[in-house]
Amino acid sequence: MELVDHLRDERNKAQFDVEAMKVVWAGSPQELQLCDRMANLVANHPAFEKLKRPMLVRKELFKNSLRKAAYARKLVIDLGLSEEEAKWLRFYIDEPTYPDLHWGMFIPAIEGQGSEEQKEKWLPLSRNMQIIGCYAQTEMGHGSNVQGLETTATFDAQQDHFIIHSPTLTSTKWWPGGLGKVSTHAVVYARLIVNGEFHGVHGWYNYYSFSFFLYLEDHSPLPGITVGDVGLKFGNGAYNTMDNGLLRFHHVRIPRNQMLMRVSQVSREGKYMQCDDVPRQLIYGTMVSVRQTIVAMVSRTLSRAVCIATRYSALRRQHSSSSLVVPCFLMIDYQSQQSRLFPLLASAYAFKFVGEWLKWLYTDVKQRLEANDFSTLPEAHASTAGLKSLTTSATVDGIEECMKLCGGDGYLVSSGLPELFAVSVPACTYEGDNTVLMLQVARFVVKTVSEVGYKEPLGTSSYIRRLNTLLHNNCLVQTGEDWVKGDRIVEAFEARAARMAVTCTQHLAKFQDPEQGFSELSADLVEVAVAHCQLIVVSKFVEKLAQDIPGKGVKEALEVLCYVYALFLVHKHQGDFLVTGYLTPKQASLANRQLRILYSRLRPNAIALVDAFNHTDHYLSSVVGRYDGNVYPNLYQAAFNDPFNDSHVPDGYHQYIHPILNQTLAKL
Ligand SMILES: CCCCCCCCCCCCCCCCCC(=O)SCCNC(=O)CCNC(=O)[C@H](O)C(C)(C)COP(=O)(O)OP(=O)(O)OC[C@H]1O[C@@H](n2cnc3c(N)ncnc32)[C@H](O)[C@@H]1OP(=O)(O)O
Ligand SMILES: Cc1cc2nc3c(=O)[nH]c(=O)nc-3n(C[C@H](O)[C@H](O)[C@H](O)COP(=O)(O)OP(=O)(O)OC[C@H]3O[C@@H](n4cnc5c(N)ncnc54)[C@H](O)[C@@H]3O)c2cc1C
Repeated sequence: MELVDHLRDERNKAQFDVEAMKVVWAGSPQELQLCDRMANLVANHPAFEKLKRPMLVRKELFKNSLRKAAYARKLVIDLGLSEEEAKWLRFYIDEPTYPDLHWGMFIPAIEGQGSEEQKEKWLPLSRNMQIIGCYAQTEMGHGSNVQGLETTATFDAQQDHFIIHSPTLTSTKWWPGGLGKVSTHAVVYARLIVNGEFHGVHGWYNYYSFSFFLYLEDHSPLPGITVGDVGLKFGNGAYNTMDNGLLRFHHVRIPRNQMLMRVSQVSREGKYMQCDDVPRQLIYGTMVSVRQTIVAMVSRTLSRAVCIATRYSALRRQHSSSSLVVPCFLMIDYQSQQSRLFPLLASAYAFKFVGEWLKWLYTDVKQRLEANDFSTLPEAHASTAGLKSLTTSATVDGIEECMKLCGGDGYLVSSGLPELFAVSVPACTYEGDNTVLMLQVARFVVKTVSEVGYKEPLGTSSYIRRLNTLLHNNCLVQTGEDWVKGDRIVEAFEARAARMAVTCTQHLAKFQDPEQGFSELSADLVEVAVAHCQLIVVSKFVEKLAQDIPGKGVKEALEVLCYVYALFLVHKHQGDFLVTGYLTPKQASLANRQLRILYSRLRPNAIALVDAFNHTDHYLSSVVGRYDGNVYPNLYQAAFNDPFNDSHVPDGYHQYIHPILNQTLAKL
């Protein structure tokens, strides 16, 4: 049977080479080929079917996710996949499970905080999955406040042991993924006590269960350990494939050499030693690594929602304003639909490019850390924290908007959007609450401003070197066209960020107690941080455009996206630009007018731009976002695929409907 492409006319409108854009989106021809291979491997393997997921109850759902993870592991071994290929395989399976934490946090924690000897011993076991680990930092009473963790690790010099203990209910480890049912091991964060003295929070390598001996029938925890799952989470399928766990210790003894010893050590004699030149912040290093990974991945999540909403918008017709009867307008042709959808499409590309840059920054920092050069750690911390916060918040809001952009059908699970929202929304909380992370960025920015004159601002804060110019020179835009120039846009974002940072720094200086000032001004400080992070995203997009980008029309299409992203932000935050005095109301309105022109330039490319994400229908798992656009028959069929439609007589019908119809309610 011939396949009909219902979006063919839209595809024919494209003004650029879609195949070349696919390479830009993927990062390189090799990355494109790799992702394509892994996506199709998953899409064509029946083990990775996922449409029934939202219908499963938790226990079935969890078993199903274990089965998928086991198949994935088998494929990795059978096909001899590299770690990079295995990572993409897991990504396209599209189901949060214990390997995410094992590969994403447990192994990086040992790599970053273990001594050479510890790494030699534990990394091969972990990489071969002879042990499975998780990252147990958060406690019931302490998530953002890591310094407040209560679990203790007390050194017993006589037996050369540490005694791990949960002294209170609130010290229960709470939330770690993979902990509840699967992990055999955990990196546990605890307060170190040596000779009665506290030494802050340290990472511990502590096995607490025998479960890695798979032939044992008894999957019981070690004596002194209570472990379980925290319970059902938001969204039926979604994150419930993960066993987020709870864990309590009752004076559990572990050998001294299971403390991760790169940052500090305890000797056999009970002497505590901070390792020379290694800053304490390194114990937070795993979080820097995962925040970077989240930013690298988040654009794909947003691109998925945008792809669904764009395709459906380019198919569905509604009435025009002149005729309420004849449905003639495609939804995508409404200006109001474009003004909600196109900034999200532009954001997906913007986040992709900033993610690439952050990956580069992190790789550089990692190499420096290995060589004991810690000079760029603050910049890496601020950038990973801020961009994780900015991009995940925008993505989660974006998915919700995409749901609404599809009207009622967006709300159907078969649209793929509700589950995507439910699985993504915890990203605003895990790996650092987004507001708390923005406050970290604000600290970094304010500190940089305060140090002007005796310390040179570097990297993402180097604009602060030109503070004088940015504070005193106002915007030069006179026409709408003036707004579509990369350097002009970057300067506008620099001026806004610098002016907001200086104002806040001046207000802070009025407080005698800086911490009290920081607390009272925290809402403003978050806005300072947002301005700084938006500047990073915009400037990395503009830098990308300065590169050689092959392919007919590709660069031009990206330019439109870049300006849409930037001018949408100027419009959304025009209060900041006006209050700081950088823009006049006239310039702000020129930006908005130019934005509308850019939407009309983007319009013919919209479908091609989402095709360039190269998402398979399996990955999208959306009836309304199908590649062929054949929505309505499939939407109809999907309704009948729901087991609820197996019978016309649902359970309870005879019991509760008949009495009403027959007016025999009194018998109930
Ligand atoms: C939308 C869809 C997205 C989908 C994407 C999918 C991607 C898949 C990815 C893989 C799967 C991952 C699954 C998720 C797993 C979640 C795991 C967790 O949540 S694990 C649990 C995650 N938990 C959290 O994230 C907890 C959040 N809380 C925290 O991180 C900290 O407690 C704090 C930073 C807020 C405060 O720290 P505290 O020490 O009390 O206070 P101070 O403020 O006084 O800072 C002191 C100094 O330290 C400095 N510094 C700070 N941090 C760092 C750093 N990382 N480094 C370096 N430096 C750092 C700081 O700058 C300052 O320097 P200076 O000024 O003195 O020079
Ligand atoms: C799905 C999921 C997976 C997770 N996986 C793991 C894991 O694998 N390992 C692990 O260790 N943890 C994990 N966590 C825990 C996660 O890291 C914490 O939930 C997160 O750090 C936030 O801490 P909290 O929940 O205690 O929130 P809280 O810190 O209690 O925050 C609650 C509210 O208070 C505000 N707030 C808190 N502190 C401040 C402040 N200083 N200034 C201003 N406002 C503040 C926040 O903005 C937020 O609005 C996971 C959580 C989730 C939801």
